Amino acid sequence: MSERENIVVVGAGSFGTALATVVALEGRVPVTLIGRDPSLMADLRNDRVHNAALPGVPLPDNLVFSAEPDALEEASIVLFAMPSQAHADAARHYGPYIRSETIIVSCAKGIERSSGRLLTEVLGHELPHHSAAVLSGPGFAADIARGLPTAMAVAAADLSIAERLARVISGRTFRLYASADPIGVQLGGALKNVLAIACGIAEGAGLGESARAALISRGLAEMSRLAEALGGRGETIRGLSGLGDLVLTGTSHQSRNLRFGISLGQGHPADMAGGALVEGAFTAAIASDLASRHHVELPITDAVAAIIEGRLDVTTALERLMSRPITTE
Ligand SMILES: NC(=O)C1=CN([C@@H]2O[C@H](COP(=O)(O)OP(=O)(O)OC[C@H]3O[C@@H](n4cnc5c(N)ncnc54)[C@H](OP(=O)(O)O)[C@@H]3O)[C@@H](O)[C@H]2O)C=CC1
Ligand SMILES: O=C(CO)COP(=O)(O)O
Repeated sequence: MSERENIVVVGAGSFGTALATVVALEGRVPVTLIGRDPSLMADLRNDRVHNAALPGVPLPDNLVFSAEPDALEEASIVLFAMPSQAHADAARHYGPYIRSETIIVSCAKGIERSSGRLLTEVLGHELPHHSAAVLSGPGFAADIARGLPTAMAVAAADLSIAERLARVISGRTFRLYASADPIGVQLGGALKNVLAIACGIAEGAGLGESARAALISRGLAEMSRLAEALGGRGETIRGLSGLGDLVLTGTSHQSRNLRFGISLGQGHPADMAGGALVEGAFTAAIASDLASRHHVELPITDAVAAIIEGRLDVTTALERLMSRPITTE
């Protein structure tokens, strides 16, 4: 590994803090975590725990905290760990501090809802002189930060960039697999959130575990269809950032998307404001829209979007899904 690697993580929420922590624990590469709130960053520096994002997880002594963007000037790799819908603003705000040879990695799982752009497209548009990559796959921030074994994918159009990122960021407990399919990896991460909401709806409505297995399998088919229509690979969707993450978040109550779905399935209206970040609530409608633009059928995703928007109730959604024409698998 080059002596000059230097990682800056932007976004001091759960995932940003976990990524910064797991890399710092390896001790091979200097790591700085940048957050927007100076008083939070001062507390993290002093207390070495982030009670809001990762309660009870000690933060390593060699992890540097800052509210100033200047640290970006030293970075060889920048990890963007903020919500998908904040990527364009963050790129405009932090971009001027980032050297052109620095790789920018989106660690978010979503699609820009105002435009339908994938996050590497957003970064490519805002920061055209940088290589953009994406990190996605099954891993809860708390598990990663606690050093529980986790595997994810990192993708860039240039495989050698993805391989470099995998080598620099991976460690004893956090293992990255390199991919040259950033479209597939991003869509796997974004779409599985919508399907995790579907699994939650089924759970909340008491539809049973067989229904969940059906949603996971047919959801995987939806993810593959849209990924292929947008230029990604079906085999990517059957990997970590697709099947792997759908199994994790479609079955674990640690998932915010699953919990949001449970609440919908219990009959509560969608609460999009405040509270925990539920990326799939923003992705559902734009994924449904992208699918119709590309003449791809996503019946489960369409139903989730309609339930979130209050256009469809769970009983009618289920009737519609079950009465679709009988077809081959
Ligand atoms: N949590 C997890 O287990 C995992 C999350 N992810 C993905 O990571 C992304 C972030 O999720 P997560 O960390 O959980 O969310 P959190 O809500 O915990 O944190 C989001 C962070 O982003 C910051 N932020 C918001 N807008 C901006 C901006 N314009 N510029 C800089 N920072 C900004 C927030 O800062 P402030 O507090 O100042 O608003 C906050 O610190 C999501 O796309 C999620 O799907 C991926 C894998 C695992
Ligand atoms: O993506 C995640 C784990 O891989 C986190 O899932 P939630 O955003 O649903 O909590």
